[in-house]
Amino acid sequence: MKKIPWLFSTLRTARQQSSMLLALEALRALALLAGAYLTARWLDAVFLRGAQPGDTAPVLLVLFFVMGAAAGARREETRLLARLSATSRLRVRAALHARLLAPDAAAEAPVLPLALEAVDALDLWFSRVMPLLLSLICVVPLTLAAACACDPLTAGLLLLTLPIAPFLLYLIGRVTREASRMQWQRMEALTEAFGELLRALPTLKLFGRAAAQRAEVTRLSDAFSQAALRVLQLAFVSAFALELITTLSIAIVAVSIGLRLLYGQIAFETAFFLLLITPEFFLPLRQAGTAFHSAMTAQTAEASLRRLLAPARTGEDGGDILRGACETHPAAESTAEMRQADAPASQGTAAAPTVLIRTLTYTYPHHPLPALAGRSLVLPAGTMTAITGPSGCGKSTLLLTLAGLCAPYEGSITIAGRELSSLPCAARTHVISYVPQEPHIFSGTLAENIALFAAPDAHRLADARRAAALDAAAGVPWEDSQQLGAGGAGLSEGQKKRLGLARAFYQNRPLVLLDEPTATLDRAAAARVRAALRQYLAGKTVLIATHDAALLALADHRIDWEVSP
Ligand SMILES: Nc1ncnc2c1ncn2[C@@H]1O[C@H](COP(=O)(O)OP(=O)(O)OP(=O)(O)O)[C@@H](O)[C@H]1O
Repeated sequence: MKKIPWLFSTLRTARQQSSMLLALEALRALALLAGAYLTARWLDAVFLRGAQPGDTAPVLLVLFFVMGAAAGARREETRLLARLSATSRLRVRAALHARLLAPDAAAEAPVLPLALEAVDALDLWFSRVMPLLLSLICVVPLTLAAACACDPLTAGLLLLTLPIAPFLLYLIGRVTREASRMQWQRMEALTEAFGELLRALPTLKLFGRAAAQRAEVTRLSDAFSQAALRVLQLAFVSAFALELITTLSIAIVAVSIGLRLLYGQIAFETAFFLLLITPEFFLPLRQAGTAFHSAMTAQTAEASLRRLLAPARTGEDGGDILRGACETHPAAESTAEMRQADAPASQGTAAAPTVLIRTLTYTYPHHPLPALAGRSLVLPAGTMTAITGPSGCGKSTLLLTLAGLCAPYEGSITIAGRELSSLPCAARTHVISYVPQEPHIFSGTLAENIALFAAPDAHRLADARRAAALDAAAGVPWEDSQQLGAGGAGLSEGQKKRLGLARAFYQNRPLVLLDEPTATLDRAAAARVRAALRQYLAGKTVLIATHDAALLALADHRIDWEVSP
């Protein structure tokens, strides 16, 4: 995204609609002027010249059409602006979506609510700021020109009072910008803290620290309320000041016209016409206060979006909001699992790759010691390798790195001769299936959870369920349409684990990474899963992190790791 306001970049790309908007506003301005002229003329004819109602009927009819044209133009403008707003916000949402699915964006899911809020704030450009800009471009100069043609003195007064409002706005803007920035900053802090609290709640409960976190969220919430209140106060004061200034300006013009009318220096028809168009001239200036605050909010929201869309690892533009791209937590894995759904299963028939891992080193952010320190190993094509070792030696980290969820790392990983980091996200998801220790379960049906919301294939689904011991024979009598709760509510640990495996069987990819696939399973289910792994993953390159002796015995290769030095 370039750093010009969203509104202008949208208008630049949608030239046709922009020209249409200008034309409609010019039509509306002309209709307003014509309406004022006809009204003044009609009043003059009826009250001063004593015309019969029948004589003035044509004027009234034209007036009716002219006012209809003005209203129609306004309605069409609103419709066009709403369409432009929707299209541009859709584009931002698509960009955000792509950003959240990017390989280094795994930890950004918690800022999603903020992103949604910020995207909606962009609508202010179109609903508040743009109508004002259009009026400033068309209504103000045309009204001024009409006033100049009728009465140069009134035009002079209008011109004289015109700069007061922008000057006032400039003064207000200096204070408001900071307040608006503060409001968004506090909202970001609150959203992040709230997300963090939700993720950490089980741990906090276990350690009796939930109350302390609640106090912190309350503090942040209060800070946000105060910042929001400050912005509202400023908006109120500036709107009041602008109302006052414009009302005084209208009064000055009206008094000058009234006095001259009294002394017969101006015709009634002209005087009334000028009185009708003067409020139209000042209307955009009166609305400028609200529009100005909307522009500030939209601009600050834009800054937040720019930061969200900036590459996380560069830390560019406030990388503090985007947490380390390498941190892993369930949201990261669920994003990765969703990504896997994008690739068609037919890709699974691709040749199993050889994987070469050389001097792989990875350190978690804010962690003093590397989780992987110079590890090297080979996964020969089409074979099953099982890796074991004491807890904390880095097995899960190795799988996460291979799945592309831990980056950047030192050393190299090549899959079928290509460096992992050079593989585009889409190519990776065609090749790799990854089942974490705790697969993320989405709120949806069993079929949706296995096929990860891709259109499910009934045969493959039945095979995957059977292989993962998720069928009636294994005591799971559910239909594919069985509804599952978010996070796996209502499922046992073993069932969640088997659902994760069913995904890998369903995906049928050539490189399969499994983290403790038989842990938490009872003996019978573990035996079924072991047999299925041999049967369904035959010919694929498989890496399994496990402590299960029977599974280790089943593998073609076994690697024993010690804790990283
Ligand atoms: N998200 C994380 N943030 C910081 N450090 C982490 C994180 N995950 C793991 N670690 C650290 O990295 C090291 C390796 O952890 P890892 O989970 O890879 O070990 P493991 O061999 O899979 O253990 P287990 O057998 O218990 O699953 C450990 O010292 C652990 O404390």
